[in-house]
Amino acid sequence: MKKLLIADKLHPIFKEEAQKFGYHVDDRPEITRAETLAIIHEYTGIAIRTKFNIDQELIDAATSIQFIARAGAGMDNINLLAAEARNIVCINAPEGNQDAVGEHAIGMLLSLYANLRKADIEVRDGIWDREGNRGLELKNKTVGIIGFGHMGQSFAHKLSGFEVEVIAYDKYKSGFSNRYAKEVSMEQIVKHADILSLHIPLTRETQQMVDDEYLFHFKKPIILLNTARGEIVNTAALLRAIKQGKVRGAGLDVLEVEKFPALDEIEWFNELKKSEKVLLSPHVAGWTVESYRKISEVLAEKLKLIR
Ligand SMILES: NC(=O)C1=CN([C@@H]2O[C@H](COP(=O)(O)OP(=O)(O)OC[C@H]3O[C@@H](n4cnc5c(N)ncnc54)[C@H](O)[C@@H]3O)[C@@H](O)[C@H]2O)C=CC1
Ligand SMILES: O=C(O)C(=O)COP(=O)(O)O
Repeated sequence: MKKLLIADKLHPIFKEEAQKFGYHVDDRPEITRAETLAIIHEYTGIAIRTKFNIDQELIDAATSIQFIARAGAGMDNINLLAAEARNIVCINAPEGNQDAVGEHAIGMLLSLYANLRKADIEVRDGIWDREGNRGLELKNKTVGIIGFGHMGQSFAHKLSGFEVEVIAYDKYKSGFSNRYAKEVSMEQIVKHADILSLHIPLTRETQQMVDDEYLFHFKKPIILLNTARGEIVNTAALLRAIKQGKVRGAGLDVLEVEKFPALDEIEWFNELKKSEKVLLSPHVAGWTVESYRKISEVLAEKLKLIR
């Protein structure tokens, strides 16, 4: 019997579709890693989001597994090399949350340009400071996108009504200029960007990529948007760049550490909280009412193909 373990919160449509393909499905969104480790040998496949890592130990224990289904985009919590060595098929569903991420990045950018967080707090506190909350317009600004995959392209597309110049750099892709973005070198991004938006995966190469040195070279004070992965940005370096005026503001949907109470103990987090120039959200850029269902639909379509 083909058995599928759903080890995270997925829309019920995924279970329904998998059953139609002949799977016996155990939907256990609350299951822990330790519990999964103990029973994973019974399963043909596992579906997960980012609750825990599918690491070498889990893959070794998964003696009957044929596929890993990632209900979302980022595969950094899966040991892809270990999976490949066992011929385990890995599928993901970035088409399900790319609209959500593109819109979230737009929302963060507009909020930062219009000082909305600060202005809202002030008005509630009885402060009517029009001059101190004078905003910036997106029109005629240059938006630099790093990584032109599903998320980068979605953001570029969503920007198309704002009369901005969109330039994009992708280290592993070329020939991708289109009506929404112009392909450029990293040097061009550094020279021209007013806004820098990260849409790359977390890899050994991109971990801590945005550090003091990276931020130093930008010619204009930038807005940094990170809806990719927290570990790509060195937050202490970002805070220093904000203090030096190299970074005008930052919209961070993801953080280097994403769990309370661990976050409260970290010095950079306490500084981040105090900064008026930073806008935070709890890793929800790709998590909307719509994407919740779309991700599962896309994943089920891909599951059908690997039957
Ligand atoms: N905050 C959230 O809720 C969400 C976050 N994400 C994050 O966004 C990331 C990107 O997702 P997708 O666009 O679907 O991935 P993708 O694989 O479609 O595109 C990523 C692009 O980045 C490029 N790239 C890789 N390393 C690079 C480097 N060092 N410099 C420049 N370009 C590089 C690749 O060539 C690729 O074209 C995911 O890995 C995930 O971590 C994705 C969805 C939701
Ligand atoms: O799709 C992604 O890469 C995401 O970051 C979404 O995260 P999640 O699956 O909701 O924990």
